[in-house]
Amino acid sequence: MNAQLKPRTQSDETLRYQVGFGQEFASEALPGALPEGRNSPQRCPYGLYAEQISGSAFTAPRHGNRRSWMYRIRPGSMHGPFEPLPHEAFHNRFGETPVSPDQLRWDPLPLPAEARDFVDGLYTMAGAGTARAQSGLGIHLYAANRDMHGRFFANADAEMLVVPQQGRLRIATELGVLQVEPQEIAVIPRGLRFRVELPDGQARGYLCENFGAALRLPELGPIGSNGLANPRDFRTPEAAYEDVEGEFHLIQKLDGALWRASIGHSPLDVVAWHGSHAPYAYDLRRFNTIGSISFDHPDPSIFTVLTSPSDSAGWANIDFVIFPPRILVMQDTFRPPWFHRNVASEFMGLVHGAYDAKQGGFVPGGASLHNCMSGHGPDASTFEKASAADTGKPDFITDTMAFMFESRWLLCPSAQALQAGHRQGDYQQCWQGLKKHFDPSKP
Ligand SMILES: O=C(O)Cc1cc(O)ccc1O
Ligand SMILES: [Fe+2]
Repeated sequence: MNAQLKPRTQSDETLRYQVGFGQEFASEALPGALPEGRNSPQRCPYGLYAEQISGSAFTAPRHGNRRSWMYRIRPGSMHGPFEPLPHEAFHNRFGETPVSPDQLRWDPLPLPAEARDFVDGLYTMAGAGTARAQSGLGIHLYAANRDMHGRFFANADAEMLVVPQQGRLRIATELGVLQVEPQEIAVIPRGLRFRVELPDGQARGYLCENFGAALRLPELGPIGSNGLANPRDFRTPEAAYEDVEGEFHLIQKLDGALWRASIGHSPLDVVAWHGSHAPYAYDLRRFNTIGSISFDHPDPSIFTVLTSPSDSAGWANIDFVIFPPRILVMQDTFRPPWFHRNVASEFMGLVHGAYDAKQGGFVPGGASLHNCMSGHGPDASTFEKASAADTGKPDFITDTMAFMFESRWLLCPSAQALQAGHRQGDYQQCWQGLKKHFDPSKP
């Protein structure tokens, strides 16, 4: 075979990416595999099958329209019948009981003692809405210690935002291979088939299932044409396929449950593709953080990386917000997050370092949940320290990466998260030491 015709396979170690966000990508792993001038020729090059995957309504406005054309060895319909695949810890049962207003916090999910791949290792923490209503989100943790062997997964319920906290993930998808490490994220579009491998042998992190409109970059308004997450920093894989036969399983999530079918070949057999319904990775360290250079602490919406809008303007189904390293220069200002009660609900995680509103207790791999109108903010020691700090000098907040899945919807914690051994029963204590400073004689 001539060198130029060397096919790019899934096992190719060199990861190749296209750059940009939400645009029309095009890639072929064999020269000439992408049909020209039409999507569905009578016969496709190399004897491939053409198949379209759509992630938005056909008639969705152009800016939110997502679909891709795949040119593949076998069509996606070739597999056996599905049967239920039980999973004790991963589900979408949200809203079965009233949600308590308590502030909640957890230590990291322990790494598993027994063999668990990415799908086995999923653990539901909280969520809202349903995939049936195409609205809401599921919030999960994962802790895994083996590759998915002969198993492929697709989530028909949701787009998946993966936030690794420990260990890299190699995500081999129908549209090519993505690799992400802690402080990076991966987004896998609804319905796309993939397999997760763990180059470091074990991995832990967070997963947000988005049942609603696909994540997009927030509007920049008066910020202008640059800033926050810049489109050119997003990476989408080049086509890479595998031509492998065997006795495999295709796992599909639909209607909040897992289903399993046998499949006689790898479904990662797409030789060429073009379109906008595609996976992507982003390095959170590339975020161009913008904040106050005068006084006061802006709302955290200034740190939005990606947003899934709901049907009401500005009321997001999900905002994915980060708290990256930054320099605080606001003068005569209480610099950490203020005390607050929000209509939105906030699930936070920590990838790395320490979070500036909490001096202790919120550790990498841990999580907190502050639901609609639950009071929270800096812990007692952070408050005392920041109230006495010299705001004439900048504060260099380094070596940190916290994040928030924020939603307009009330986030219902799962029963297992409420009862978990890694839940911190004493979380509310962090505010009990706040002193009364009020003195009516001292304005
Ligand atoms: O609760 C938090 O720590 C997240 C948060 C940060 C901030 O700077 C302002 C509001 C907010 O909810
Ligand atoms: Fe908050």
